[in-house]
Order: sequence, then C-alpha cells, then structure tokens
Amino acid sequence: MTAPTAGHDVARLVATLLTHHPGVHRSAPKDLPGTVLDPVGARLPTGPTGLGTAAARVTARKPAGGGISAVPAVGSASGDPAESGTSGVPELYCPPALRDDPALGREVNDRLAAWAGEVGLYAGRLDRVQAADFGRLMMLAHPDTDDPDRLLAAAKCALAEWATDDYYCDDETMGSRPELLGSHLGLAYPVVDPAHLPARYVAAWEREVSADPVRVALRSGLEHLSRYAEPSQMARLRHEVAVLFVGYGQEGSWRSRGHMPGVHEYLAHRQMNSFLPCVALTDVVGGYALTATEYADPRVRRAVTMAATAATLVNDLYSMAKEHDSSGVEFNLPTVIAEEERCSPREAIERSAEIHDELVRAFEAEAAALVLTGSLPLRRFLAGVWAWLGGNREWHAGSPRYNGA
Ligand SMILES: CC(C)=CCC/C(C)=C(\C)COP(=O)(O)OP(=O)(O)O
Repeated sequence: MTAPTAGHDVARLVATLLTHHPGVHRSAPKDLPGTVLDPVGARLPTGPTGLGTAAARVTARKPAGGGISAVPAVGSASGDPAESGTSGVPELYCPPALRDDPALGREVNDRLAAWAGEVGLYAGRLDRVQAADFGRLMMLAHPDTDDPDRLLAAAKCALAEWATDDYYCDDETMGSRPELLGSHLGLAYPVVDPAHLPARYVAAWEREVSADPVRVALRSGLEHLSRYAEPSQMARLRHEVAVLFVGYGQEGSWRSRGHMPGVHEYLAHRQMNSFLPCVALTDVVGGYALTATEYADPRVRRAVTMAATAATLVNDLYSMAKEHDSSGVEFNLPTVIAEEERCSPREAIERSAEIHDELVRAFEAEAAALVLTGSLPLRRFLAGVWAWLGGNREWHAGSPRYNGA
C-alpha cells in the first residue's frame, strides 16, 4: 500500500514536529534532518543507528578519485542577513554550501570552457562563460563527489541547457527571436532523444545538427553523461529536458504576445523552466542510482520539484539586475508579483523570498519524512538535493553572471 502524497498542511505539521523551538528564528540546517551528507563519501545512515548496531550497517562506497578531506560548510550563504551584501536579495531560508573546493571548481570550469570552445558554444564570448564559473556551481552543488570528470559531465549538460535558453529564448544578443523558438526547440529535442531517421535522410540530419552549436553541445554533453548514467537515469534527464523545453516555449509565447502571467501561472511555469534537469543528476554525479520507480513516486516528485522551483527562484532574485539591463521583456517572480499585487519592487522581492522559503521548508519537511522509510539511495538523493540548494544559492551570490561583471 502506498501512502498518499503529502499536502502543505502535512508538510507544516512535520516541519513543526521536527524543528519547533519556540521563539527561536531558525536558519536552515546544513544537513537535511535525518541525514548526513558527507562532502565526498556518504555518511548517511547506512542501516540501523544507535549503540550496538554498527555490525548491521552497510559500508558506503568511496567515490572514485580517492576523496578529499571534509571541508567545513561555506559560511557566506548561511542566511546571515548582513551577508546579503549589495545584491538586494533578502535573507533566504536555505542551507549553506556543504563544501568549497576552489581548485576542484577551477579545474571543472577550465575544462568546461575548453569544451565550450571545441563545440563552438558562445563563440567570441568564452571569457564570460569562464567568468560565470559554472564549474564552481557544480563543485558547490555536488559535494558528494570530487571526481572532476563526473562534475564536468553534469556541467556540460547544464551549460548546453542554459545555452538553449540564451540562444533561442531570451538573449537577443545571442540571436534569440520569438518566432524561431518553436523551430529551434523542435530541432534541439531530437538531439536529446535521438531521432532515428530512414538511412537516406541521416546525412542531412547530421548536417543540421552540426550547423548549430547548441545542438552540438546538447549531443556532446549527454554523450559524456551517458558514460556515468544508467539508461533509466538518461531517460529521466530526457524527460526533464522535454519539460524544460515546454517551459521555454511558454515563455516565448508570453514574450511574443506581451503577456504578463499571473503569479500562479508563473510559479507553475517556473517548475518546468527550472534547474530540475540539473538537480535530477544528483545521483549520477554522486555515483549511485535512484530507481525510476522511486524517482517517480508522487511524494518524491512533489518534494524534488518544490526544491527545483525554489532553486530557480534564487536565480530570479539574483538575476534581476542582469535582466533589468536586457532590452527585452524579462520574467521573474518579483516582476510578476509587483504587477499582480500592485506593490513596490522591494515588497515584491520580499514576497518572492517568502515564497522561496515556503517551498524550501516544505521540501525539508517532506523529504525528512521520506528519509525515515526510504531506501538508502533515496535518502542519499534527498540529502543531495538539499546540498544542491545550498550550493546553488552560494554560487548565485558570487557568480559574476549576476554580480555585475
Ligand atoms: C541549467 C538549466 C537547466 C537551466 C535551465 C533554466 C534556466 C535557464 C534557468 C533556471 C535560469 O533562468 P534564466 O532564464 O532567468 O537564466 P539567467 O538568469 O539568464 O541565468
């Protein structure tokens, strides 16, 4: 028998039971309650815990690459209001990044920029790719591996997905045009989920793929990832990218008809047009596999999608300045709230932060409940998603992409 999916009221109850300390303002814990994700190497409960139970535990595999020493959680994203700095982003309820290994981040970033050059992505602008430091994002968001090649594989997929957005959707300086969006996405998806054409059309299709750097990058990124991912994990990624593309199409439609979505419409959109394709790779990068059945469990899906939406709202908050400088219509939660609720930009930012926090708390509560009964891979996955939130927030707070470079 399967338990019903939790609703917000259940999440609130669990959160209260897990964490209620009257009068104390709680910042987000480093580890998801009930789990411990060791930066490199799983220290999640691997069986019964408590006195006399050690013999009953399974031993976690050390990820390939030997392992680095555990690094204290990074401080700057810890939620200290004083640390919101000049970004104007309010204190957010978000865990700190679990590790910071600048050398590892640099290695991944350098290799990523070299790859972008090879596939022709962001030609003439590679300095900006290098500066954005997506390698650092991967290092911060996946603290349970120190294998640069796994991080690089995930980074390639992320950059290819980001480039799809920049080239086709929302960066006119990269050639995006709303009337071409559907055609572009329609040519990109058969690269993600390879088109199998009758023999006489294969050469023409291959020429089509090679003619566009986004298509070349998507193919190359997924190929690299497939060295680490099981078929079910690749299928999972393809599904999340298809959903992402639906979100891109929706945003293009808003842009071309000058439609400002309602808050509910925007939030449903931001679940699709989100970091979920990145978050979904948590186990691939960590070197283990969550089953398709567990990933698809509605309770897991609900928790993970709420986390992905929250991570994307962090992007909305930190990217406001960049989007403000763009000449096209830009969509982010504060803008949508200000329009619908007729409030000041500052109030809209505060309300956006509250929505972010509500989603993170709901994830925390529901994931903490799921780890009580879930498999070891599920526990590790949910702890990894929590760590992803911390790394994502830390990266946004520091990346020159959003901080005026
Ligand atoms: C890496 C990945 C899956 C990205 C897809 C979704 C995406 C581009 C974002 C979540 C970022 O949103 P936005 O379009 O606002 O991007 P920037 O702020 O321009 O970085």
